Amino acid sequence: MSAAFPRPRIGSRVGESVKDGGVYSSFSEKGGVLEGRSGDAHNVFGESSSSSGTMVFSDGRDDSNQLSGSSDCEEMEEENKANVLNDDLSETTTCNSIEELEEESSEESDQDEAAMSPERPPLVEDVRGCATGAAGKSEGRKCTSCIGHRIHEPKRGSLGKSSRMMKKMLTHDAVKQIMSAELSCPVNQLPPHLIYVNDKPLSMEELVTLQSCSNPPRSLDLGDIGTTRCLDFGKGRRAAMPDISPLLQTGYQIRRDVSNGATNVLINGREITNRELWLLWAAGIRSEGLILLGEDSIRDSENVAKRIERSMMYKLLLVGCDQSGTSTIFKQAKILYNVPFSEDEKQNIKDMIQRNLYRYISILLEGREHFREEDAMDLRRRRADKLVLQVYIYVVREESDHVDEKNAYSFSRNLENFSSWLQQITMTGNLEVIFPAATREYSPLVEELWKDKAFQAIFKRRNELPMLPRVANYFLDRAVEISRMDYEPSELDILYADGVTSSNGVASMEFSLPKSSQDGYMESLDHNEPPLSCELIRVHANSLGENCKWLEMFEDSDLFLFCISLTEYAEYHEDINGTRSNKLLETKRLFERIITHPTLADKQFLLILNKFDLLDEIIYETPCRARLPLCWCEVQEAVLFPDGRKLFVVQATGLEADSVDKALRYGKEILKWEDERHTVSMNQDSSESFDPSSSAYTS
Ligand SMILES: Nc1nc2c(ncn2[C@@H]2O[C@H](COP(=O)(O)OP(=O)(O)OP(=O)(O)O)[C@@H](O)[C@H]2O)c(=O)[nH]1
Ligand SMILES: [Mg+2]
Repeated sequence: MSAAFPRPRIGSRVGESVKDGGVYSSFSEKGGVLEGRSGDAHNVFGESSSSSGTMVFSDGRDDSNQLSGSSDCEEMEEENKANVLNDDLSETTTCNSIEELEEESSEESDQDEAAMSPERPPLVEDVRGCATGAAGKSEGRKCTSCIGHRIHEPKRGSLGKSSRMMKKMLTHDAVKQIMSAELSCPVNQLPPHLIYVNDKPLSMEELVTLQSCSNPPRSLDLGDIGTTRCLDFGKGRRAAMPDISPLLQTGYQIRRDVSNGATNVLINGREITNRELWLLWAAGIRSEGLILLGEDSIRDSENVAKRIERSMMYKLLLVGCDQSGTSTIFKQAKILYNVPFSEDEKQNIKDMIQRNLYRYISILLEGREHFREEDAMDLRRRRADKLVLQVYIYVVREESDHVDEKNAYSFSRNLENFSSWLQQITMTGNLEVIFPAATREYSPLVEELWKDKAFQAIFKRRNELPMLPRVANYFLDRAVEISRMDYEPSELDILYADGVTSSNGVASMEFSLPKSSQDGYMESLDHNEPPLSCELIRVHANSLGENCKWLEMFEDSDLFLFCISLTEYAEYHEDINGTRSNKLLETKRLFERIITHPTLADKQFLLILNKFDLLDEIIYETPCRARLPLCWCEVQEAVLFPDGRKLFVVQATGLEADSVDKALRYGKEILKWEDERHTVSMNQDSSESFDPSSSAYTS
């Protein structure tokens, strides 16, 4: 018979072995793929003398010897073909003539059948009985010509399933008996030559071995096997069936591409899938385990370990506008997850802190000019008032007071020179050039300045200087210590320092996100889950170029963290034409450009609302409070994806470790959720998968 259906196979790991145990420990050394095939031979299995169990063939007759009934079979094949056409009329499908009779028991239908198959032999029994083979053993529903012949394979799934007609006409016990016989009689069993393990048809002995092993395949029913080369693992990934006992001597050598894996990691010659790689990783099988692979396996353990780590690493891209706090979050993550700062980084940060200290001092000195001017104006005003009042005695007293005030911001000649020099250097933008040499030379002067009464008077009014960053207080308080040559920045100093590196806007670090007691729902599901390996890349918005054209370079990122400073709500930016625009709205525009970037169409975004600690203060200070809800609405609008993607939002305070930890863990949940959606072996029903937007992180 010509094969009426494509060759189906079960993908199965008939025995792979990884000595290290873990998830692969039960695989046999031979490895294989178990498959069923509808062959094109017309052979039949006769009655067996000692069959036992549903899948055991005991007579072991050679296929080639079973061709005696070939002419009958040709007839049967013709019938089968006809019946395939009438398939939808059939409920039972093992023997077509019977089933048609059951379906259409009227004379009319018999005539039709006769027309379709005029030479069909008469039935031995009507539907109330069952066909009985030569040895007297029931074969279930069969016509005389089919007794002793194999069933029509595409209909194997109907074996043992009684029809409505049968149920109507026979007693329950009789139906049960016939169906049981139909299922168990040897002639109806799947012949071993139609079952393939690693491309090799099985012999009877091999099939018996397979069926009687400690963990036999759940089903060898061709109808269930499907038409794919191996079981579908979803989303285009395929993997072998994992539950066959090890060490079975069946089939040929396993083929490399049998699971459609693309990991470059082989186990017994089979390239494993990403999912399996993850399982290996999760089970703690790293390089050592993988060296134990078969002959073709990768031997370079270091490379394997690195490759696994790389392939399992999540890439997080952290983007934000000026002063949004991206570098603070980046450094906080480094400190949190014990990623050491290199000596170079430390030196850079030290230089930066010292340079910033001089910049802060310079801002204070500039403020001094302002304060002095204010004083002068005040003096002139008071003088004018005094002239009007013509009260001499007051004039004398006020003037003496003024002399005191005038001196309040006056420096010694030495400090005056230093002050002028520093302001000039800062104005010309040469501050970077003079470091680190400046530390050595000017450290004593900074100390002298700090101890000066006039400078302390300026320092007291520092809050009146909008140019002075908030963080300046932290460093100015320790100006003397910081300006010294032997100063070593503490972790907190590093965190508060402005900027990751001195110049470029890109920084990267690898870290693993460990489990913590604060972890949410997902962790509680899987206690054996390994830490998540991540690469965090911080990019300043300016580094993305015009229209974010460089964003494409980061398209392989798994999660985009977009950082917004909540203080931007009250901050304005002035362009070269003098046009003022709200910083939050500008950030929103950038955000929209990024989320609608074509290369990021299927990416997940986490919006980090940073500087949450300052929100209350800003709302209190900013006069046009009504704008806040408006801005929030605008942000909300921006976060709606037209394609139905979700935007995840988390609030954070970059300067607080717990807060950054929480934000990144929320990112982890999003990654896991996203991963889960792609994972086939797990529950595919998205309604059951955990949505991180409902987790405690967002509350
Ligand atoms: N109060 C407060 N200050 C923060 C927070 N996050 C960052 N800052 C401060 O805000 C300033 C800007 O933070 P950065 O991390 O340098 O911002 P950025 O994204 O690197 O921006 P650029 O420096 O312009 O590249 C720094 O002085 C930080 O110390 C926060 O959550 N709360
Ligand atoms: Mg910065």
